[in-house]
Amino acid sequence: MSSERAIELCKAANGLEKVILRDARGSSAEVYLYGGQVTSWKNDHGEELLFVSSKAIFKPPKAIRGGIPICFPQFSNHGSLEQHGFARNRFWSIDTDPPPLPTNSSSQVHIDLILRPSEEDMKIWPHSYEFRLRIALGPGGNLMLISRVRNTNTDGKPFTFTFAYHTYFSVSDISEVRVEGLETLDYLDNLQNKERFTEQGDAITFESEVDKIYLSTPTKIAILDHEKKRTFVIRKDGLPDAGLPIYFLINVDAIHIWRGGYESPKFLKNDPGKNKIGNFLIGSSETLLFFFCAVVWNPWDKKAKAMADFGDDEYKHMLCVEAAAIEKPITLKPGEEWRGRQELSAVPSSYCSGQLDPQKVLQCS
Ligand SMILES: O=P(O)(O)OC[C@H]1O[C@@H](O)[C@H](O)[C@@H](O)[C@@H]1O
Repeated sequence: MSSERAIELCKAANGLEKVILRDARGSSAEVYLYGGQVTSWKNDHGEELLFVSSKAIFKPPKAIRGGIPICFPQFSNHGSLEQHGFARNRFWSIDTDPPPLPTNSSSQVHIDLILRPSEEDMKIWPHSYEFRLRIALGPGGNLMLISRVRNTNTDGKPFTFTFAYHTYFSVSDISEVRVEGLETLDYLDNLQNKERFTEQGDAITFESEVDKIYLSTPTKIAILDHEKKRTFVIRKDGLPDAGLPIYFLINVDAIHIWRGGYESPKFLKNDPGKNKIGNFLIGSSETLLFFFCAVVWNPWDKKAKAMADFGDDEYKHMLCVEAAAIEKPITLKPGEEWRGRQELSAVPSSYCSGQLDPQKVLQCS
């Protein structure tokens, strides 16, 4: 846990505990131990950046509708477990002595949580694991979530899971919003039996229900809210520094070696005959994979009305864009660890189309 003054543990609705993080410049975040769920992220003007429904039920076993639910070990109904897995309705603990992270996050205001399976959980998902979640407020009020999932099975068995940071962004008016970074990509449409399509046209805009899993997505995605003159930038990747995989691509006349992953797996798939791709890791028992998927969800009017914990018109003021690992589930052998990081920034500016670097966005304002 970083600086005591910046972190407050308090009781919230129904006796649930929540942690409030505050950084020196005034931005803040709130995290419920129930679900390990971020329910608030405010900028230094005190403006709320995440959506939480006015009808959200802060009472187990219901998951909290809004903020950033953690979907683990199953995304949606992609498996036999309950929808979105069980991590979002379990009680997480504060991890007072987490293994160090290879990032310079000790200077940030952060809290570490941990989830281990209960005996009951083992009956529905018979695997032993440690799920460590760091929630940090970075420079400029960026919100970072770092997940580390470790297989602690003692029976030698691997396990496989899917995952998502199910982030609900607060937007002024969904019809004024567009998403950049996903155009021309393939997606699975949950509204059409997960059939695969290719996105056409420019940036993505909204005029009806949407529930899509975009594949092979870039590490940066932007949500542009014209009315609020705000751009959210979602950055999703593994962790920098140690633990990064080194990829190598061997083709007929060269061996290309680089560190840190690749942004266009499509390119690598293009030429399966000629090119071989592989990776090896620095740090023997750690596995690091990237989030290849991004889910975009808005229930629109009909589904909104059907949800008891969601206001009829609230779909106008939210959009879920979810960094996720779905299409290629993650398999860990005992002792292996998967890490996935999501960093959110909110930039108070009009947005220069096509420039997904938050620094560049700042320069455009
Ligand atoms: O109501 P839930 O379980 O929180 O799920 C909300 C939505 O979450 C999205 O991630 C899914 O793609 C949708 O299919 C689902 O409806």
